[in-house]
Amino acid sequence: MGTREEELAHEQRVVDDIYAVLDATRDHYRARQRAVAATQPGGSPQNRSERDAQAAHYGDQAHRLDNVEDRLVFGRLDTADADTRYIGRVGLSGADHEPLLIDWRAPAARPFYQATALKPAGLVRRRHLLTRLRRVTGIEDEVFDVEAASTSGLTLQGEGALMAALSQGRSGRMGDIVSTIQAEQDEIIRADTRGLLVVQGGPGTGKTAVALHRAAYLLYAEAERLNRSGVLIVGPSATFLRYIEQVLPTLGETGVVSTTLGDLVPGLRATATESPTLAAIKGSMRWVDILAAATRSLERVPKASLHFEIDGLKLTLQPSRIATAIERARRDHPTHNGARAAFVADILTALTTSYISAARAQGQDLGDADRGWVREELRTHRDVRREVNLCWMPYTPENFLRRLFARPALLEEVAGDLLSADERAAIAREYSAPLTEADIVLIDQLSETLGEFEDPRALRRAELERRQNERALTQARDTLANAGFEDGLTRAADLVDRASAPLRGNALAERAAADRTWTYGHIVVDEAQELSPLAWEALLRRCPSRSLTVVGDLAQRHAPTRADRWADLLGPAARALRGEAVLSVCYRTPATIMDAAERVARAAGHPSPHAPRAVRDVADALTITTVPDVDAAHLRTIVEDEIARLDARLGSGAGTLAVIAATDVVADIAAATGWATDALAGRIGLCDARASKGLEFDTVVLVDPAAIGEASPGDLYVAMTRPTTRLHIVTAGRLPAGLRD
Ligand SMILES: Nc1ncnc2c1ncn2[C@@H]1O[C@H](COP(=O)(O)OP(=O)(O)OP(=O)(O)O)[C@@H](O)[C@H]1O
Repeated sequence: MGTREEELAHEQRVVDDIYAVLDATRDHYRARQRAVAATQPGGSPQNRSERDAQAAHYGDQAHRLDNVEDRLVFGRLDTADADTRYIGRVGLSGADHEPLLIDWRAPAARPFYQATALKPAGLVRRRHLLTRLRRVTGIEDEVFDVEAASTSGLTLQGEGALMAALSQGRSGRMGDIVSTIQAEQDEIIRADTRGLLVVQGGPGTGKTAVALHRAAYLLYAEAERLNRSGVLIVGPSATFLRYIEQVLPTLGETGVVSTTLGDLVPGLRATATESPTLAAIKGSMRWVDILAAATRSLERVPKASLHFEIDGLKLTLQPSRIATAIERARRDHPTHNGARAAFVADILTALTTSYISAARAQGQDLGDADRGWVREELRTHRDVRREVNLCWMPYTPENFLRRLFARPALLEEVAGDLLSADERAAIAREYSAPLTEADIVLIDQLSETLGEFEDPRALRRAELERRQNERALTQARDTLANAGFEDGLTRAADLVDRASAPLRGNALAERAAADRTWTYGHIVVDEAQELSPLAWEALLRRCPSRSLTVVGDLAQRHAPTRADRWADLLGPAARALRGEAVLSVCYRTPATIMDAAERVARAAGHPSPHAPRAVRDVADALTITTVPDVDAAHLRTIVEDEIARLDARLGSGAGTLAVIAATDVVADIAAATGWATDALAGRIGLCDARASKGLEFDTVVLVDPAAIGEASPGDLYVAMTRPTTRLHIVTAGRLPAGLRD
């Protein structure tokens, strides 16, 4: 081994070579993109759209490589048999196809994350390469020597690189951890995908990071399956999704749909919140039956015969004939709206027959040849339409749910024996009330029995579009087979996917996100402790393969009732549960703050199931300030003081601070101080504990924690564990138990 300078110079040469290959590969894609775009594929719009699809595909590939530019190479492994491998964000090969850089997800990269002194996995050395732009700025070596290995204490991989990453200021956007993934995290990232895996981890143990890296890993390891079906990531809030949106692209992956439960149904959005009690009532599995019954209530057999007078003819429709039509329509079509056309057709057949025999009885000469116009006349007749609607009312799922909640008598009729009077009273509200997350999940469930409702013209348009798409697909396939563009770097399927989808961003993700009935190959759920049984049902519908990674923390649950076991929280998804893993180390929160949060949680009777061990502590991590009044003036002074500390530690303008307060005072504080109520909007953000879920900040100013804890011990635990460096508690004297001394 040479001197440090020599080693650095050597690694710089290797890294330069790898970047040269990255550049060349990217140039190759761009050249292909230009070549395709310059071809003249005949005049038809379809040909043009295929050409554009191919060009866009090459553009995507090049863009994918743009995204991995930063810290492209971060590791090196030296094996006992004198082999050397470099580990990085993507796999790259030299001119003779020899591997230059191994994708972090490849099996050959695994020892980088798993090797320990006791189990070196064939390695003699693991090296972390620290880089800035394209320069190697440092190296950190772990030399494996089984003789000297000790079994005691916490072992961290690449401790120097890890600690350097953890002590950096926060930008309000999560970064990837690909160069410092720890062994217990790696186990989960690469775990088997069959069934549902729950990952329980205290605050800051890397659950979100692990979930995202697992998504990237699966897109690589099960590319064939997942590139066609996609991966869905479910997070707690739109702010959280913004917080994590950069992680997968920096790992070279974009084909992932991320959503909150409030955005699960395309075209609708939850804008209101409600109490955990009400959310729990609305999230019960009882709604599966209630909504099925409610849907059936829209299909009514009249008590007496229906009489029509049309063109001077008296027509009658017996209740039994209507009942038969309802039965037949139900039998052949799974949803109410979907079955309506069949019901109407059947009724029109019955009425047409009745019309023709009434006309004949009057001596008119009508036969089978006349059935067409008679039917059409009946279809458009006002009285017929009215009666048909009364028997089979079409509704959008949203409007029907609104109606159900705005009409106590209707709710009692369909749910009287499944919901108590108190529960029904709690649900009742105005028709136009804004929707909550639980409402969206109910609408999603209702869509299953009620079905999509579209007017016939829209349906005809959709059918036309479908046929056109099908034609485009076939042509794309043929063109591909004949064109010379297909090579080892392009998969036909990708191009076909592109050709059949709206051509912007990642085709598959866009198509999936717009389709309520899309089924995904894998689903990742973050903050999973918050989901209701009905929400699990909605996710299971989207994942027939039952391949799910579910991460969360029982101790961070918003609902004030304690939950001790994941199996109790997963509702219908518990049946798919195949394994539980635990993350035990907190990377975010300093030990002093973590201890205080645990004390408060224990005192409230909500201890965490596996209190994590914090890997770091910092001086002066926790301050409690008592003020006569928690008013804007005091808060401003404290925040200014904390911002000055951040400037001193990280440099002017760097780092982030959140003011976290009880939900009902956030608006007042915002009005008095002018702070943005978006936790990620700028350097200072103001939010309640729930909105801070999953996020982290350098500094947190926590306002009146007792008030937060009284409403929800889980929320207070969340709020206390957000900072990476400092927690400043502000109180007018009242403190939650566990903090008083
Ligand atoms: N192996 C690692 N290397 C570097 N940083 C890490 C590692 N694991 C976690 N971190 C960092 O620790 C912080 C906490 O991670 P993350 O947000 O994923 O934790 P979490 O368990 O989801 O937290 P919470 O439940 O409190 O929201 C993040 O800044 C993350 O980047």
